[in-house]
Amino acid sequence: MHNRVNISDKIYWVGCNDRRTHLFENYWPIPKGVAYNSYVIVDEKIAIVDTVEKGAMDEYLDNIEAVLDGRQADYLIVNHMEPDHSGSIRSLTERYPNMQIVGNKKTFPMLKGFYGISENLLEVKEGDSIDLGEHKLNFAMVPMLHWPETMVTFESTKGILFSGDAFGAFGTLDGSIFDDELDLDYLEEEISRYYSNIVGKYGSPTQQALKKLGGLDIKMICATHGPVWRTHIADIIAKYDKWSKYDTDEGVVIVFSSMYGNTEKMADNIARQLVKRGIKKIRIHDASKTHPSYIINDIFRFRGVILGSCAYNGGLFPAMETLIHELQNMAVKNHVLGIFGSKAWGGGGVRTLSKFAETIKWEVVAEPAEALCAPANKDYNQCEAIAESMANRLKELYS
Ligand SMILES: Cc1cc2nc3c(=O)[nH]c(=O)nc-3n(C[C@H](O)[C@H](O)[C@H](O)COP(=O)(O)O)c2cc1C
Repeated sequence: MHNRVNISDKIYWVGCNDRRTHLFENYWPIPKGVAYNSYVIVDEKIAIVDTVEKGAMDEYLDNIEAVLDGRQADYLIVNHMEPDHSGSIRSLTERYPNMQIVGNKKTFPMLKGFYGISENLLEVKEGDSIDLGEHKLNFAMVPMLHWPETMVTFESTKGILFSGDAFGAFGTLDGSIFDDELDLDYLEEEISRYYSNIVGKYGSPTQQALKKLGGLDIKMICATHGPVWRTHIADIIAKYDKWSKYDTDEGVVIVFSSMYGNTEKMADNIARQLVKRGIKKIRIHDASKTHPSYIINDIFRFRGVILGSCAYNGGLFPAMETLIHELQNMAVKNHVLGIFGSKAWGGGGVRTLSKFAETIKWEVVAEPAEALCAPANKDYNQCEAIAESMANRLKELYS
């Protein structure tokens, strides 16, 4: 018999797990996969909330059929138009031709643009609601969380928030659906990596959305990825609040780009000096080896950042260039920075990192350390000075 997954008496999870895709959005590695969550509310009227990526569509349509049991869907609520959630809309409209598509005024141009759909639309505005019978759906706009058309749907009789991508996570649902059924420690990094990389640029819209949702009595959060939150709701909301305020912990992320090991030696030296000064949480990443999404995730976690690059064709090494480009694009805020590197003639690495510091407006704790070829004693002394200033600054900020 087909698995029907209840999340409440008459509300079902009809999502799919994707363990095949290597790169989410063709960029972010997802070693633990990802789930596309969609939900069906079976009442006098039937509403489907969001859909799934088109690669998962066959399984998805079967899941819906199993729940609908021959009935037709009346509404499709489109909280978010990104194709990993809107990819099955056209197939649903073909299967349920009378179904009305519920969205806001920014939803429908995208619906037409992506899928050529412009009929059977029902526009909702902030505060509008739809009665399904027993259940009542209320709509709130949360623009730029993380697209312009994003909205959330609150089912007010059960206190269920259908939150779109907000509170989502990478990682498949391996038999479990609810947060208290699964190993949250195993998923922890995938939850924060999802926030930092997908939502992270939109700290201020996230803050506004949290304020707006603050008054609701939320008993369950059904996001479009990751677990259904019912036990750790306060926890995940507190995390979103912290992350979207760029509030970080005491610790230092050292990222280096090095071809022949000179810059890397400086990274190790700085780390040792930090430890000697009582900094325990240190993460060293080689920008060539570790995908930026993991590095950015650590940068969202820790206040201190120390970046080092060899000089490369008059500028930065490409892997470091990519990282700082992403940090600038996301406008990550509120860090203290150290800079180091190595050159063999006119340099370029340290110089570009210093420009980056000005653009992103992070506080630089000390003069950069820049070795000419292999680091000499004076360069290690400067590495020590960076570590000393960084440790002092962190102690000041966290004492
Ligand atoms: C392809 C290539 C391009 C380089 N471009 C520059 C440059 O523009 N300016 C400079 O001072 N050194 C340049 N260098 C020299 C390296 O930056 C220098 O050897 C440095 O010590 C390498 O550090 P690493 O051992 O951490 O890789 C270049 C080296 C290579 C291999």
